[in-house]
Amino acid sequence: QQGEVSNTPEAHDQSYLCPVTVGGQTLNLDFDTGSADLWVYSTLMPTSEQRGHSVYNPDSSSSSNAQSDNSWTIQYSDGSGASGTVYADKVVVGSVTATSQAVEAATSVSSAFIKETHNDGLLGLAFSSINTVQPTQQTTFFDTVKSTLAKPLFTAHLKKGAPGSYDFGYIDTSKYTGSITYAHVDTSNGLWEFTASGYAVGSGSTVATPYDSIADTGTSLLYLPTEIVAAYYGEVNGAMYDSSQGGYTVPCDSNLPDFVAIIGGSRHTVPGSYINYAPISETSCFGGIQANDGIGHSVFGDVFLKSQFVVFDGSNSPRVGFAKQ
Ligand SMILES: CCOC(=O)c1ccc(CN)cc1
Repeated sequence: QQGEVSNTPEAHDQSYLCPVTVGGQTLNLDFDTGSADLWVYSTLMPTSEQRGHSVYNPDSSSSSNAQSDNSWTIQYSDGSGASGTVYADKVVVGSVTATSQAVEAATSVSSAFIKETHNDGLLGLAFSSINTVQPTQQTTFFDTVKSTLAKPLFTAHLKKGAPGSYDFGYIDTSKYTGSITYAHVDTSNGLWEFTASGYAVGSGSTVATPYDSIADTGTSLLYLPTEIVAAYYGEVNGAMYDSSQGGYTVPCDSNLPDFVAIIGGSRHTVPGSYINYAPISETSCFGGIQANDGIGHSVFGDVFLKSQFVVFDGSNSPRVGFAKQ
């Protein structure tokens, strides 16, 4: 099988949500290549926490089977988290069906999620080795269906301020220009982890320097080594590190330079306008590039990914591919 599902950006392209049917019930989920749990808001949560969300009711699904011995708890790098119990149920993404997918029904969700009222949960697309279900670890939707796909891959086509798509099982050549360049993926941390080989700021010269990175659709910004971030904002008049905001800010009327990442031996350019992320005040805007301090690797999140067509190749030699949209 193969199929396409639309994604729709939240405000500031902070996240991209896709309609998914779980046990015949449609929820809007954040497809996250940085984690490996499919979890959903559910009727098992306090009613007050369900308010404003679509929720999964396992009791009203004719195909749910409780995995009563299993439970899950997840913490994300931004401090948010959730926990709950597990069912097996039918999950449909576009036209791709997992007949018995582990659906992690939340009993508790952190406050940061609750206020994202369009976000009804996450669909993890990292490697199943980091799925949090215990005592019996479960597979991601992609791993569950992979063997039934025409090709063992999915693609991400995220756009700036407009709906895009995720495709499972095929590469739609109408969604990119030029060629796709690939980088080898190291799966030892369960992530789509690769090494970028350099960068350039605007029309500046290319700097050859390797930096360990992940492709993460579930992270909003582009997190890079501190020296690269300093080199970037050093080219922006009025840019500053504002500890009260927890990162670099720029004047909202800045004409920001492009950022070029060298991956797979090719140049991949983020337009400068994408790096003016969101207003903080009348004149100050939060930068879309921030330092990766404390994360342990660089994170190519949506600020970068929405400039690219991205192939997540889950073959026996996993790799990530990037092409210009
Ligand atoms: C603001 C509430 O948090 C999220 O929406 C969220 C948190 C973590 C992840 C996983 N990268 C995705 C969305």
